[in-house]
Amino acid sequence: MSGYYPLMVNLVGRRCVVIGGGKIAERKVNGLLESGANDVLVVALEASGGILELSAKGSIRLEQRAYKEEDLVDAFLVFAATNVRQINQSVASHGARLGLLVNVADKAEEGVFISPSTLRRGGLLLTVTTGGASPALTAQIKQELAKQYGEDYAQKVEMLGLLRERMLLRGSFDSFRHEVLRKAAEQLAGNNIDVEVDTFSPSQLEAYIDQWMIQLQQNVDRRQR
Ligand SMILES: C[C@@]1(CC(=O)O)C2=NC(=C\c3[nH]c(c(CCC(=O)O)c3CC(=O)O)Cc3[nH]c(c(CC(=O)O)c3CCC(=O)O)/C=C3\N/C(=C\2)[C@@H](CCC(=O)O)[C@]3(C)CC(=O)O)/[C@H]1CCC(=O)O
Ligand SMILES: NC(=O)c1ccc[n+]([C@@H]2O[C@H](COP(=O)([O-])OP(=O)(O)OC[C@H]3O[C@@H](n4cnc5c(N)ncnc54)[C@H](O)[C@@H]3O)[C@@H](O)[C@H]2O)c1
Repeated sequence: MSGYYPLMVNLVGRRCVVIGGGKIAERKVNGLLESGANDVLVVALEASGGILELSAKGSIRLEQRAYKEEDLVDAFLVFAATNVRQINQSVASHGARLGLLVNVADKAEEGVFISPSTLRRGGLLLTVTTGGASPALTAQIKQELAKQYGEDYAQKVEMLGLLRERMLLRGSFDSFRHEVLRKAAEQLAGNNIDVEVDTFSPSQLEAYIDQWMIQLQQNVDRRQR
C-alpha cells in the first residue's frame, strides 16, 4: 500500500470528468460540487436520479452514452466510476497517457488519487483516509468527528478568520499576534459561542471582533509583563 500526499485543491474553473452515473459516481459528483467545482462533466450510459436532477438544474453537464477517450480532453480530475472493470481500466490508462489525475473507484492502485471522507464546517474541512485499507472505518471516524466538531465550528472559524485579518491589518509584532491568535483559537475551541453572532449585521460583527481583539490583547499583554 502506498502512502498518500494530502492536498486541498481549488476546482473552480477546472474540468472534472466523471465516467459512470451510478451510486458511486453520484457521491463523487456531490463531493465535487460541495468543493465549488463548476465544470463537471458526467458521461454515463444510465444516470441515477440524483445525477439527472443535477443535470436538469444545470449544476453539471451530462452526456448519456458510452465512454470514449476524447471525454478526457481538457480534464483536470477524472473519476472512473463505472461498474465495468475494463472501462475503468481504460479510463485509468487513457488518463495516465494524458498526465491527468485519475481516481479509480474499484481499483485504487490503478489511479493517482483516492477520495478521503470529508466533513465540512464552513471553512473547516476535516478529511479522513485509511489509504484504501478500510473505507468503512474511514466513514465511522468521520461520524465521530462530526459529533466532536459540531455546526458551531463554521462560525468559530469565520470569527477567527476575521480576527486574524484585523490583526494582520494592524501590523502588530509577529510573536504578539501569534500569541493573541493562539489564545483566541483556544478560547473558541474550549467553549460554545454564547452570543448569536450570526444574527449580527456586518458592522455589529466587526465591532464584536474589535472588542474581542482588545480583550485578548490586554490578556496577552498582562501575561507577557
Ligand atoms: C471515503 C469515501 C469517499 C468517497 O467515496 O467519496 C470512500 N469510500 C467511502 C465509503 C465506502 N466505500 C466502500 C464501503 C463499503 C465498506 C467497505 O468495503 O469497507 C464504504 C462505506 C460506506 O458506504 O459507508 C466500498 C469500497 N470503497 C472502495 C472499494 C474498492 C477498493 O477497495 O478497491 C470498495 C469495495 C467495493 C466492493 O466491494 O464492491 C475504494 C475506495 N473508497 C474510497 C473512499 C477510497 C479510499 C478511502 C479510504 O481512505 O479509506 C477508495 C480506495 C477509492 C476512491 O473511491 O477514491 C466514502 C465514505 C463517505 C463518507 O461517509 O464520508
Ligand atoms: N469507491 C467506493 O467507495 C466504492 C464503493 C462501492 C463500490 N465501488 C465500485 O464502484 C463502481 C461503481 O459502483 P456503483 O454502485 O456506482 O455502480 P452502478 O451499477 O450503480 O453504476 C454503474 C454506472 O456505470 C455506467 N456505465 C457502465 N458502462 C459504461 C460505459 N461504457 N460508459 C459510461 N458509463 C458506463 C452505468 O450506466 C452506471 O451509470 C463499481 O465497480 C463498484 O464495485 C466503489
